[in-house]
Parts: sequence; structure tokens; C-alpha cells
Amino acid sequence: MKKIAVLTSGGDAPGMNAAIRAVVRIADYHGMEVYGVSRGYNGLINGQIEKMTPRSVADIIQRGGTILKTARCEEFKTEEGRAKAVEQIQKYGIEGVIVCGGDGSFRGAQLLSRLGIPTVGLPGTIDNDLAYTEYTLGFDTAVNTAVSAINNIRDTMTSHERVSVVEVMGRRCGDIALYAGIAGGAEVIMVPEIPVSIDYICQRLLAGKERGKLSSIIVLAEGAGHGEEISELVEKGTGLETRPVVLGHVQRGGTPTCRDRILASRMSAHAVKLLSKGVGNRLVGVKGEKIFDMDIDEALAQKRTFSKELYDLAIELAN
Ligand SMILES: Nc1ncnc2c1ncn2[C@@H]1O[C@H](COP(=O)(O)OP(=O)(O)O)[C@@H](O)[C@H]1O
Ligand SMILES: O=P(O)(O)OC[C@H]1O[C@](O)(COP(=O)(O)O)[C@@H](O)[C@@H]1O
Ligand SMILES: [Mg+2]
Repeated sequence: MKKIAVLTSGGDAPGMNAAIRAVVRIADYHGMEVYGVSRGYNGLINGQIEKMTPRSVADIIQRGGTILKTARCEEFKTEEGRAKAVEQIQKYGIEGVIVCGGDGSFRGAQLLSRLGIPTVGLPGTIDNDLAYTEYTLGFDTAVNTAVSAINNIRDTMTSHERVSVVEVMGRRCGDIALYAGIAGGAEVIMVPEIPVSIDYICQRLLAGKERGKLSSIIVLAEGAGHGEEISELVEKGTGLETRPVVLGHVQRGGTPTCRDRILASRMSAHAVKLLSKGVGNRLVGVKGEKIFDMDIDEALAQKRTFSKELYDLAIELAN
């Protein structure tokens, strides 16, 4: 394969730029041409496709977001939309596509492969909600951003002897809350995978106060409740002064960590090599520091598991 395309799709994630850079440079090194598609699948449908060169990806490894822009594209979910995309791909003579995105983007990649366009997926989402891979690009950065916010919040909560509820992203996956909670020394972590009652949380906070804790931090994944609401219920249930903080999109931007940059570079190199051999319908992942690829259908059929071991560790650490 000599001519490939790259696009970013769904919610952006720090490390997407490092991935684009690596795709372009590795492909060029091996004598392949790369076309950048703007705005996710929209760009494929509308022909927003431009040739990229090693110089067009200069100075982006350290930048969050994605220079190709991203989008959620409803038209690509229709047969007509996908047919238009295939037409554009053929018009440009593109032989394979690399899609950096989350589970939704991979459904699109799967359908594109079925239409005869070899497509390879790179896991780009802060949520870490893909079952087949241990880590996704952007997760490490988002966790670090959440932890530095928790550090700041902790200072003022300690001074005022308050409880704080820090709401982080993660609609169906509690990994950001779990990792940021452990690294930030949270007293309570609330995740969608393990529902708990407000009574249980209040009881744990009051028990902590009994043991001499002057302030407490609850890290709440958005899928487990709303910061404002949980904060009010906790204040009512404990009598402790409580404040909510919603981190929101702050955790989706910012310079990617070294870990995300290196992971993006390694995964992208792997994706380019697959396409260079004409292999498509694969997702690239990492397990135990090893980069691997897996059939898309098989990877998407896997069920996510939540680390109960880390969750239980967090409870013991909050003693
Ligand atoms: N079932 C599907 N069929 C075709 N395309 C899809 C499908 N699901 C998602 N997509 C495409 O992928 C895009 C991104 O999906 P989304 O779920 O929003 O984000 P993410 O990829 O981050 O999970 C969608 O806007 C759409 O263009
Ligand atoms: O970009 P929006 O529409 O604000 O979406 C917010 C959502 O996007 C995410 O950041 C990433 O989700 P996806 O990977 O599904 O795109 C979620 O954590 C969050 O709930
Ligand atoms: Mg998703």
C-alpha cells in the first residue's frame, strides 16, 4: 500500500496530534503518502482531504486537541453517507485509512472495512473505555490534569475543613475517577460500574472524621451522578460543609504527557506497518507495555472489566 489517509473522530484526546505526526512521518520514512482528512468522517464524505508531509506535522507533538479537527458525524451512520465516503476515498486513490477515535469511531471503521477499504483504528479517547486495550491515548494526560486539579482543591478544602466533590469525565467508565482518585488521595471514589448509596458515602465520611480527618475529597465519575446534586446530598447527610467542582473539558485539553506521546508514536507506527502490508479491519492496542493488533469485530465484542482490585485498594488507602 502506498497511499493512506488519517482522520480523528469523536471526542478529542491529548495525544491525537502525536499520533497524526507519527502516522505521517513513519509512512513517509517507508515511502508511503499520507492524506489528512478533516473533521472526522465528515471530511471523508465531503472530500476535505489534503496531502500531509513530515513538515506539515512539525511542532504538534506537544499540542493537545487535533490539528485535523474532529466531529461527530451522523451522516456516516447511513449507507448513503458511507457510500459517499468510499467514492471520495477512491477518487483520491487512497488505499487504506487510519481512524483515531473511540468505540463509536471504530464502529465506523468496521463498516468502512466491510466496504472494502482496509481500515485500522488507534484508540483515542480520554475515557479509557475500550475493552480490548489496557490504555487509550489521552487517558494518562486526563488523569494527570484531574490530579493537579485535585491537588489545588485539596489545599483550600483542608484550610476550610470542608468536603469536596470533584466531578470528572466518564459516562460509562470510571477509570479517570479511579486513577485520579487513587493518585489524588481521595477518600471516596464514585464510578458507574459500582453503584453505592449516599448513606454509605456519608457513613464513610463521618467515620473518617471520627478517625481525625479534617477534610475529604470525593472523586465522582459523571456517569455515577452530578457533582452539585451529590454535594447537596452529602452536606445534608453528614452536616459537613461540602463544595462541588466540575472539571469538564479542562481534562480533555492540554499538552499530552510523555506516556501518551510515546504510546501514540508506537501505536501509530504499528498501524502504518499493518496498512503497508495491506492488512485492514484491525484495532491497535497495548497490553503489558506491548503493542498489538486485533480484528475489529473481535475487539469490539469484548466486554470491559473494571479493576475491583484498584477500587478496593482506594478504600484501604483512605483509612
Ligand atoms: N454505528 C455506527 N456506524 C457508523 N458510524 C458510526 C457509528 N457509531 C459512531 N459512528 C461514527 O463515529 C463518530 C464518533 O462516534 P462517538 O461515539 O461520538 O465517539 P467516539 O469514537 O469517541 O466513541 C460518530 O459521530 C459517527 O460518525
Ligand atoms: O464533547 P462532548 O459532547 O462535550 O462530550 C463529552 C463526553 O466526551 C468524552 O470526553 C469522551 O467521549 P467519547 O470518547 O465517547 O467521545 C466523555 O468523557 C464525555 O462524557
Ligand atoms: Mg465513545
